[in-house]
Amino acid sequence: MEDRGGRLFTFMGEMEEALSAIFKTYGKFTLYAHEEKAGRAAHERNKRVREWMNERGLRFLEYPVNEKNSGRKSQERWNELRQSEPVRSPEQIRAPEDFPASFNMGADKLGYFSVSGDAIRFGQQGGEQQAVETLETFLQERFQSYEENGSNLLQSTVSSSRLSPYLAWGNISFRTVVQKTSIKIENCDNLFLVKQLTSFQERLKERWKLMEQGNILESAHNSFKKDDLFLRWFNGETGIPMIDAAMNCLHKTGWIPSKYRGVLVSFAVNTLSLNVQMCSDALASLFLDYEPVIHVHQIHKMSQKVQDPVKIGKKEDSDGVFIKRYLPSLSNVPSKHIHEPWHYPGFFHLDYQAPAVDVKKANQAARKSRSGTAARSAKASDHEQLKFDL
Ligand SMILES: Cc1cc2nc3c(=O)[nH]c(=O)nc-3n(C[C@H](O)[C@H](O)[C@H](O)COP(=O)(O)OP(=O)(O)OC[C@H]3O[C@@H](n4cnc5c(N)ncnc54)[C@H](O)[C@@H]3O)c2cc1C
Repeated sequence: MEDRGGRLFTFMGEMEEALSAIFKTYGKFTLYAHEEKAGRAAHERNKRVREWMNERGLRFLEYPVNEKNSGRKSQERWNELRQSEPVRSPEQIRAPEDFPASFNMGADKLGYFSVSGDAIRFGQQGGEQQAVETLETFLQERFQSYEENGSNLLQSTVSSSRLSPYLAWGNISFRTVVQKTSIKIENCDNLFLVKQLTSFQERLKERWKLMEQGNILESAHNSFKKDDLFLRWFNGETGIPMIDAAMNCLHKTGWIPSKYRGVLVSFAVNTLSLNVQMCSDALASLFLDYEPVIHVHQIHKMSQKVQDPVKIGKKEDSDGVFIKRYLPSLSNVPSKHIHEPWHYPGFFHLDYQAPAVDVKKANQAARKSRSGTAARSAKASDHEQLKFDL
C-alpha cells in the first residue's frame, strides 16, 4: 500500500468514536466495509454504526461476502468464484495528509492491546507470507495423503492444509485458495492426487456454503457457573486420556483435526452433561481458527452425537503416541492400558487423576435421554465416579 501512496491508520476504541473523529476532520464521508458475520457482539456493533451513519446522512456500503440473493444458482456462483479474475489492485492510492489526532500511524500500537486468556505458545504464526507459504507447501506436496491422514491425530498436522486460521483472520483470501486449488486440479493427471485435491476442495465448498447461510448468532451471553467438572474438561484433567490429551493439544497449539473437536464437544455435552453454550465459548477461546458461523454450526451438529472417546482413542491412537506426547505423566504406561490407565496395576503411582465419569454409563444415560426414554441425571456425579472399578 505504501508503495502506491497509501497509509495505514489504526484506532483503538469504539467504532462511533473513530467515526466521530473522521467526521470532525474530513466532514462528509462514505464508509466501505465487507459484510461481517462474526457473532452477536459484531452484529450489534454494526447495527449501531448503521444508525450512527444514517443519523448524519452518511453512506455505509457493506459489500456482501456472498451472492446468495443474486438470483443465480449455487453451482453457478461457486463456478464463478473458482474462475473469476480477482479485482486488480489500484496503481495509486490517494491518502490524506492530515489525520485525526486520536489515530495511530501503522499497526505497531495494536501490539499493546491487552487480551485475556493464556497465549497459545506453539500455534501457527500469523501473517500473509505465512498464509501464502502454507498454501504453497500444501499444494506442492502436503496434500498427497490428505484423505488417508484426515483423522490421524499426528499425521494430519502436516497433511491437512492448516489454512483455517489464515482464512479466519483474513491473512489469505478464500478466492485465492479456491482458485489455486482449481488450477492444480486442472493440471494434474494423476487420478489419486486429483482425488485428494477434490476432497480438499469439497471442504472449501462446505465452508463457502456455511458462510453463505448468513449470520448465525450465538444465543444471548449468559454467565454459566464454571463448576469443577467443567474445569476438569477445560483444563484436560478428566482422567480420560483421549480427552485430556486433545485438550492439552488445543491449549498448546490452538488446532486439532475436526473429528476430535467433535469428540471434545460430544464428551462435554453428552457424557459430562455440561452446558453446550459454555463449552462452545470455551472452545472458541482456544481455537486459533475460530470462525463463528462454522463453529456454531459444528457445535450444534456434534453435540447431537454421543461418542465414546476411549473407543475412538483405541482405534485412532492405538499405541497412544498422541496421548503420550500431550500427557507426559502417562509416558511409561504400556499401550495396552494407555486408553484406560485406571486398569493399569501401577495407576496409583502415576501423577494422573481417576476418571471423572464412567463413560459407558454416562453415555448410555445420554442416549436414553436423547431418545426420550428416560430422564438423565443432571450431572455426572461423584457417586458414578466412586462406582468405578479401580
Ligand atoms: C466442534 C467443531 C468446531 C469447529 N470450529 C471451527 C472454527 O471455529 N473455524 C474453522 O475454520 N473450522 C472449524 N471447524 C471445522 C474444522 O475442524 C476446521 O476447519 C479444520 O480442522 C481446519 O483445519 P484445516 O485448515 O487443515 O482443514 P482442511 O481439511 O484442510 O480444510 C480446508 C478448509 O476448509 C474449511 N473446512 C474444513 N472442514 C470444515 C467443516 N467441517 N465445515 C466448514 N468448513 C470446513 C476450513 O476453512 C479449512 O481451513 C470445527 C469443527 C468442529 C467439529
